[in-house]
Amino acid sequence: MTTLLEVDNLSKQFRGLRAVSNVSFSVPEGAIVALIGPNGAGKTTTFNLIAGVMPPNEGEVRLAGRRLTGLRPDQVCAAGVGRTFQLVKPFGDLSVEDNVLVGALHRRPRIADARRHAVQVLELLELGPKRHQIARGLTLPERKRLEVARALATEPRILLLDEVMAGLRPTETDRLVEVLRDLNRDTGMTILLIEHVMRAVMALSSRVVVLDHGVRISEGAPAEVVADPKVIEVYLGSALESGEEGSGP
Ligand SMILES: Nc1ncnc2c1ncn2[C@@H]1O[C@H](COP(=O)(O)OP(=O)(O)OP(=O)(O)O)[C@@H](O)[C@H]1O
Repeated sequence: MTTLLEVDNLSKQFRGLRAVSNVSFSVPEGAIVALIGPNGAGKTTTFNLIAGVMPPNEGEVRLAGRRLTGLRPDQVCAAGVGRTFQLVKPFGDLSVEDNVLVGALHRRPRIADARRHAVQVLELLELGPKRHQIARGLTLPERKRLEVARALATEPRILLLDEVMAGLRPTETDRLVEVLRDLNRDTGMTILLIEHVMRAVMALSSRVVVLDHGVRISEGAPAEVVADPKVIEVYLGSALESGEEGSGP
């Protein structure tokens, strides 16, 4: 498989705190890779470094060999990186369709063309019947899917998903897992996801990267990673004891 995204020796410090410390990993084209680890491990900071929200102190990110580091967020998006945010923040007063249209206009300046594309993306995310509703009236699972739709409408080469399963019930999680799996299988979309819900991580990803205190402590197939004593100690142990999923919110 060809490598699409390369995270190469990335570091970020906030004053004295090393939030991300010499982290490297890659995402093959067409794969679904999960980034997991306890709260404060540096996962969202890694996403922000990839997306150009802030510059790293060291290292660089490449997409299909092209250096993204140093580009602004809109330039990173134009280069083919679509992302969702941990806190879902649609334009509440706009319709579901217009929210997705904002993303679609990024690459399709003609409004009729962008709208057609937005409707297609809404169908993929099973939001077609809701397209004329005002976004703030959606349920949480629908808002999560709207976030994915907005990112997808920018026609990225890779989709970065930040905790899209958080707050969902197990059946809702399973539904979104299916939607994402279909998206990956039917369109070949490459996905990098931050996720605490291990049931989703195990069902979706072909590779898992584990961070703790900004350091990559493990990487491998999902079954290997969940059996890794280091991962059990810092992250999964508490979840196994309490019967919860990971040590996240
Ligand atoms: N802008 C910032 N300024 C200062 N410190 C920050 C900033 N962003 C993150 N941090 C700190 O960096 C560390 C890593 O945070 P980050 O949000 O990347 O972790 P995370 O793995 O995404 O955690 P969670 O699972 O809770 O979302 C934390 O200690 C956090 O407090």
